[in-house]
Amino acid sequence: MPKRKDYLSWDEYFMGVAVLSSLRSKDPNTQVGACIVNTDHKIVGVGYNGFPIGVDDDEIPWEREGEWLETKYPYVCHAELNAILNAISSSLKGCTLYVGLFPCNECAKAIIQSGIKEVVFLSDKYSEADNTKASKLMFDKTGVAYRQLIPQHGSILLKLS
Ligand SMILES: Nc1ccn([C@H]2C[C@H](O)[C@@H](COP(=O)(O)O)O2)c(=O)n1
Ligand SMILES: [Zn+2]
Repeated sequence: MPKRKDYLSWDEYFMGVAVLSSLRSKDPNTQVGACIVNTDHKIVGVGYNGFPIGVDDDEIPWEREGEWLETKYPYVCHAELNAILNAISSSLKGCTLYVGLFPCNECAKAIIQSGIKEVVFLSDKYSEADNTKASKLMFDKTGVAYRQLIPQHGSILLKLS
């Protein structure tokens, strides 16, 4: 029998894991997932955007606007940072990060400091924001490569039963 031709590429597989992880997010507006992969194509960390452990999801609002302290922004831990903090490996040197949305400047700093060498993203919907511009400047200066994934498969069906 000939082998399957329609199998997922590595890029789609790891981005698929990032997108699946994003489904755990309770953010009503933007759900982001991230997946860190080492040079042996092994997943070493995953994460999604959510409040820190112990911060009650039901007490903090998911608002985008209003008094800063009453929005989600000061509290939410981004997918990339969670993936780094959740990593099973003590070193992320040379790893690739797959993420649904281009990293903000705070996550960019953590990505650089952890030794991740490549960022593969799906959406760059905040490309005009200063924090995205700062991320790109830092990645350019530190040699962290970044590229947008244009998937071959627009959707992946997961049958759970
Ligand atoms: N690269 C990113 C960018 C954003 N996030 C999180 C932070 C928020 O929970 C949400 C963005 O919310 P919005 O301003 O679009 O309502 O996504 C992230 O995890 N990683
Ligand atoms: Zn971030």
